[in-house]
Amino acid sequence: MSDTTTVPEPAPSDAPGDAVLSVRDLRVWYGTDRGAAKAVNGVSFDIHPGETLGLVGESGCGKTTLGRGLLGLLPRGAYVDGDVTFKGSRMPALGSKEHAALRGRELGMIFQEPMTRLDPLMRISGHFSEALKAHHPDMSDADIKHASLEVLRALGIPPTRFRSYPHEFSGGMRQRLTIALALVLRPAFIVADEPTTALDVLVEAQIIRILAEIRREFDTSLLLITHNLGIVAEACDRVAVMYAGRIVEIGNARAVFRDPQHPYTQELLRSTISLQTTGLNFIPGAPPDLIDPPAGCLFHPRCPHAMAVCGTQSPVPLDVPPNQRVECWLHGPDDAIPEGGRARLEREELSLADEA
Ligand SMILES: Nc1ncnc2c1ncn2[C@@H]1O[C@H](COP(=O)(O)OP(=O)(O)OP(=O)(O)O)[C@@H](O)[C@H]1O
Ligand code: NI
Repeated sequence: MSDTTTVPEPAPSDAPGDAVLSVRDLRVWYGTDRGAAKAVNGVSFDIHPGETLGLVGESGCGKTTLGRGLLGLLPRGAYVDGDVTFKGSRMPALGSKEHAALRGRELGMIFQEPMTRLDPLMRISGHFSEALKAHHPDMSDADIKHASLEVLRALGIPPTRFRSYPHEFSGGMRQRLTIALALVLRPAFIVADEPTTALDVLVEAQIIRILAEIRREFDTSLLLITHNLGIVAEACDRVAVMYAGRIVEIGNARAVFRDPQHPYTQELLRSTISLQTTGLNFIPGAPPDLIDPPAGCLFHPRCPHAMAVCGTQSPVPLDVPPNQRVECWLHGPDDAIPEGGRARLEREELSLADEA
């Protein structure tokens, strides 16, 4: 296709200089009895100051692993590799002591279940005091109160609630509290992993609005993990679509929704629209085994457009103007596709059906 071009990595717009966080070729593998589960397998992207990047994809594709990996919150024994640049310097090895020191102060996390993050026996004031003192041991009580009330106010929680206990709050208010706790240290980067999944739709909308506002007010960059494409459309500047441990498409959220370039993104959008209209939501076939993934493009066994090359060679990341990046042979590069590679992929579906 003539409107696509090969670009050297990293693309100029992705130069680490502009980004608060640059991730290059990140891998996170889990050891299992059968071998390594490649939950994140060569992921590269940038987040710019104050930007919200949505991260979407089917269950099990590696979203949480990616988010937790960046914060060094992986289970023991996970294998991590790759280069991460944070605020212009190389980030300490993910999961190391130095990295843990950054967490909380410079890196924050908002989880799905706020109650599991709050101590039911501790007043809100105690939570703030603990969070702040962990990084600023000499901070006075007056300063702690001042800093805490400032974020509480920004999140619409009245100062009169400062001495309350977590159970005195509704689910939505509790999630506001955990956001406030993540923000009080003014981190440059926050991962929010399905922050509204446990909430009802109205409260969800409020929280998303709050997230969109606070990143402006606090100049925080946000990686927002969600299954909800509506949330991405409303709250995210860019979106990354993950499939089987890779980002298969990334770009401006509006552009990706209006004109998805990867067949997987197209299927994901189609299945979402179908959920809204028919209540049915699925993409035919199943995601691949992360321990023994298929050769070539990971999506080729499910792809309605698969070509011969897709079954044998991994696609090359390509920039599609104006600002999408996609890993899909349909976009080329032409000179990397072998003779006959564009032929329709012969599949074994029929023989499988015969056996069944
Ligand atoms: N501790 C672990 N040990 C082995 N495999 C794991 C571990 N944690 C996760 N996995 C596997 O890694 C893959 C990615 O999981 P992850 O939770 O990151 O996906 P996800 O995209 O966040 O899914 P969901 O949308 O359901 O939250 C899955 O196949 C999962 O089974
Ligand atoms: Ni997850």
